[in-house]
This record gives sequence, C-alpha cells and structure tokens, in this order.
Amino acid sequence: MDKLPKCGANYTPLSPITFLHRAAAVYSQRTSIVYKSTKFTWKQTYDRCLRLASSLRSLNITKNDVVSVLAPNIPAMYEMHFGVPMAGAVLNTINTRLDPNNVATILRHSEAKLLFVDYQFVPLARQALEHLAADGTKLPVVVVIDEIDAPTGVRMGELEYEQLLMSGGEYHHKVEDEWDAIALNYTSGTTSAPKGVVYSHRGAYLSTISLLLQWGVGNEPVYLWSLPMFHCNGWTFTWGVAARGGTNVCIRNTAPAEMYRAIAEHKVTHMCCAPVLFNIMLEARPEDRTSRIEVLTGGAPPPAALLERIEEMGFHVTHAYGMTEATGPALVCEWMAEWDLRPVEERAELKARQGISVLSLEDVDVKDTKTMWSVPRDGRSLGEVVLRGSNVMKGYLKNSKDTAEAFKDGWFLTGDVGVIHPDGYLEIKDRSKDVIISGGENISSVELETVLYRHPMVLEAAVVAMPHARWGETPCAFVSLTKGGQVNVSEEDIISHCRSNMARFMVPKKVVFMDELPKTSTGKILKFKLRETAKEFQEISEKQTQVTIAKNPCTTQDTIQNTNHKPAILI
Ligand SMILES: Nc1ncnc2c1ncn2[C@@H]1O[C@H](COP(=O)(O)OP(=O)(O)OP(=O)(O)O)[C@@H](O)[C@H]1O
Repeated sequence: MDKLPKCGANYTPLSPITFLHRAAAVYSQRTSIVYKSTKFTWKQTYDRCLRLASSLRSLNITKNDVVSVLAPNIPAMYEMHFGVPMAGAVLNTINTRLDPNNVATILRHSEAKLLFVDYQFVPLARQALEHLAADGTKLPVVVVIDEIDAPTGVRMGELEYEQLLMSGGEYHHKVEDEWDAIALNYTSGTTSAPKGVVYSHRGAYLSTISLLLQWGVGNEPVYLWSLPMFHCNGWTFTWGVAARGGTNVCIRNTAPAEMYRAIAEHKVTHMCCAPVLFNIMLEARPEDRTSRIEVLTGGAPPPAALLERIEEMGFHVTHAYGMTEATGPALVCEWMAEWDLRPVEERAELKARQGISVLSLEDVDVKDTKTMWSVPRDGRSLGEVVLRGSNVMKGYLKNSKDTAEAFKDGWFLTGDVGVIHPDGYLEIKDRSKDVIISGGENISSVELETVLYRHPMVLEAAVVAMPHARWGETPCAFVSLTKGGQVNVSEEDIISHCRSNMARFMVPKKVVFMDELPKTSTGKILKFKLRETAKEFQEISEKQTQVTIAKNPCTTQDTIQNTNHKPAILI
C-alpha cells in the first residue's frame, strides 16, 4: 500500500485558481460578472485574468511579491483574486474605509510592489503614498482602475487597468507547492493593531469548498456582492462563485437602493453581510420584497430579534462565525429540520448560536487555555474557542511573536469566549477582552445585548464594563434608537426592560443613548472606545453624584454621531 507513489496524475497542489480554469472550460458561456452595463462570460473572465497575470509579470511582479488593491466590489477587484496569484504574487486587498495613515501602514508593512487603485480612491491613495514618501519608504507602482463602462479619465501616474490588460499576453504561474501564499489580509484592529494574516493556496481552496458545502450553495448561484471583497476575500466567495459557475453581481456601494435594485434586476439568490447591514436594509425595505434570498451573516453576533425581523422580509439567514485568521467563516449554524417546529422566538435564538465547524477544520473546541482542558458541554461553562485545521492561517506576516502566541498545543486561540451546548453547537458569549467581571461574576456582554435588542425601539446596542468602586466592574449599555424610539424612550424604560428580562446583577447600571454607535471599518462596534467613555462616566460619578450629561462620548474619526440624549448616572 505504502509503495504506491504520488504522481502528477493523482496528487496536485490545491489552489482556488483551478476553479477559474474549470469554469472557463465547463461554464464558458455562462455570465460570470454583471456590473452596470458590463457583462462577462466565464471564458472572458479567464482570458482577462490570464492577461492580468501576464501584465503583472511584465511589470516585474514575481512569486511572493505583494500586490495591494484599494477598490470596491467591481469586476477588476474580482479578477485580481485570480489574476494576481496566477502571476505567482500575493493579493492584499485593503479596506477602503481606512484612513490614509492606516493604508500607509499596511503598504509599508506588506512591502507592496504594486498598488491598484479604483479611481474613486485616488485621493486616499495619494495621501497614503505621501506618508510613505515622507519616511523614505519605496513607493509601489500605481495602476488606476477607471470606471469600466464610462471612463472618467482620473489618473495617478501613467498606468490604467484596462490598458494594462489589453497589453498583456497569457500567463499562468504553476503552483508548485500548495503551502505557497495566495493572499495577505489585515485584521480589523478591533482589539489591537491590525495584523497581516497570510493564507496558503491550500487553505483558500479547502475553506472555499467547505463553506460552499456548509451553506448548501448549488449550481449557478446569482451572488450579490454586498460583503466587501476586501473582507477575507469576500469570505472566500470570490473563489467560490467560480467553483459553482455562478454570476457575480458587482455593486460599487451597499446603499439600500442599489442593493434592492440589483436584487430585483438580476434575481439574486445569495448574498453575505455583517448583521449591521440588516438594520440598513430594514429601514429602507421596499413594500413588494418577497422572493427568497439566502443570506450568510457573520463578523459580529447577530441579535436574535434582528434575525426574526429580517427573515420576515424573505431573507433566509444562515449564521456563521469566523475571523481573518480562519479564512473567514469557521463555524456555521447548520439548521436542523426538527427546529422548524419550534416557536419563532426560539428558532431565532437557536440561529443566533455560532454553530458547528466547517468541514475543512479538523476540530473546534472550547477550552480553559491555562490547562488546555475542554469545558463540559453544558451550555454554561465558559472557555476560549480554539480551532485547528486547514482554514487556519499560515501565520502573521513578519510577526513571529504574535504568531507564536496565537498557536498553542496544536490549536489556534481565537480570543473569543464561548460555551458548547449538549448538542455540540457553540455559542460565543464574548471576546475575552469584553467580558464584564462584576463582584466575581462573569457577565457576557453579548447576553445583555441580546436582551436590549428585544426592546422594539432599540436599533443598536453594546454593553461594556464600567469600573465600579464596590463591584470592580458593572455593565454600562450604549444604545441607539429607531426613529420612533428617539422621542419616546427614556433611560428608565431601558433599565426596566432589562430588569424584567435578566438577573438583577446583570442589569446595566447606566444607559447612554447615541445617534449611532462607533464602528470599525468592518462594521464592528468599537467597544474599546465605549469602554473609555464608560470609564469617564465612572470618574465623573465619583466626583459628583448628581445627573451628568455625556460630552461627546466618542470623538474618533470612527464615531459617527455624538449623543443626543442626556444619560443619568444610576450607580
Ligand atoms: N457570528 C459571530 N458572532 C460573534 N462574534 C463574531 C462572529 N463572527 C465574527 N465575530 C467576531 O469577529 C472576530 C473576527 O474579526 P476580524 O477577523 O475581522 O478582526 P478583529 O478580530 O475584529 O480584529 P483584531 O484581531 O485586529 O482585533 C471574531 O474573533 C469574533 O470576535
């Protein structure tokens, strides 16, 4: 048995590039991409990617060179997911919502050789390159991507994407080792400075296939690009849509009108988004929205109440949990048929659990990371979520310390705190840095937020620890309200809603109303900013016990609005 050797016929390096090669052969005339008036077939997409790879080689881009891109979900961004690794290079998609300094940090750290810039982001790229020039960093070659069907003429240097493509021949780098790097993605920076996560061809291939299976994506999906491709390569669906011969519906931004128009026009069947987008879609819901759309959501805990509301509109939601280091989704809340018989509220609660591992992971567990012992599967015992398997990153670029700390005894430590239920489904209770420890009791901020979201006038909610002289920490809630709620709901209303729905020691001692909660560029609520604010309240309360008004609780660029209500100290 052992003497049977591997050979070219039975052992080939795994790479998602093969999905495109196959799509061009077997789905050649199917539509691959639609964007405004532009439409391509899979044969055309393949040809364009071969040209892109060839053009990159002519610009001296070779194996392991980093090619960065600042672009929305446009056809060029999609093509780069194949064309860049087909040149042997590593794709680094940069979050377009970052500021110039953050973009410069990524370009500097990744040592990008080439930067593609969508014409709308030229001002951002210019400022980022000024930062690099100021400290003498070698600048990348810049290629502007102009609007494909209506060129604007905006340029930054001489090179333009379509012209570059037209000048290219055909090139396809042969992947010799599936462990070679394919992509470099920076984490959101929610808890610490962003880290550069490196994916292998093998990891990308297996993650893509297993997520397609887990979500049950069949033949010819019509996939709406509502999730940025810059977020973990669109949770692998950049590669996945090619694998299923689907159609990529590209949109420049996720304004609800544009999304609803695309959904109706192209008969969208699938889309992904963070839960934050549900609020936006609910506020702008068209009256005639009925057709069923499969939605994969994740990136932050989706409150059960929000799931209930969005499903009423024909969006059939599947909940996934993951992170940049796990190539996007690592767990999916796979639905069990028997749950269909449960009451609506219970169904939403089951769906709000993060679920079970995708097939490409060998194992997932919740452990006490000091002893590395598993916690009991009782739905109550807290531990850290750990993963192992082919989804997990190669490591952090040029950061051996953080890489070493992230791996322990053959596991990747996620930094998330969770429980395992008796049925094997995992539920995230918090990020380890967000757990509130009050009088020795661990309080899950996610649990409190779930209750807050059940208040019909609450649009967004986040709970953080506020220092407390007696209890060490107590929960402080930050809430934004629906339009109707802004005139009607008081802090006392929210507190009394909490009192009726949770144990007394968990009830937030203070509620701060904001027009909108501060978020990271990937839509996660910036809890560390809220913690700073909560700390200020505590300091104020120690000095003066009377009612206090919040002064610009958050003042960073990420903050969208100041408070518009007058919170009272209730300690
Ligand atoms: N379905 C989900 N439910 C709860 N939390 C989730 C879910 N999906 C993702 N998350 C949270 O998002 C995190 C992963 O986010 P991401 O990789 O974008 O960067 P980040 O961890 O926010 O940034 P940084 O590591 O730089 O602080 C997870 O560790 C988890 O805390």
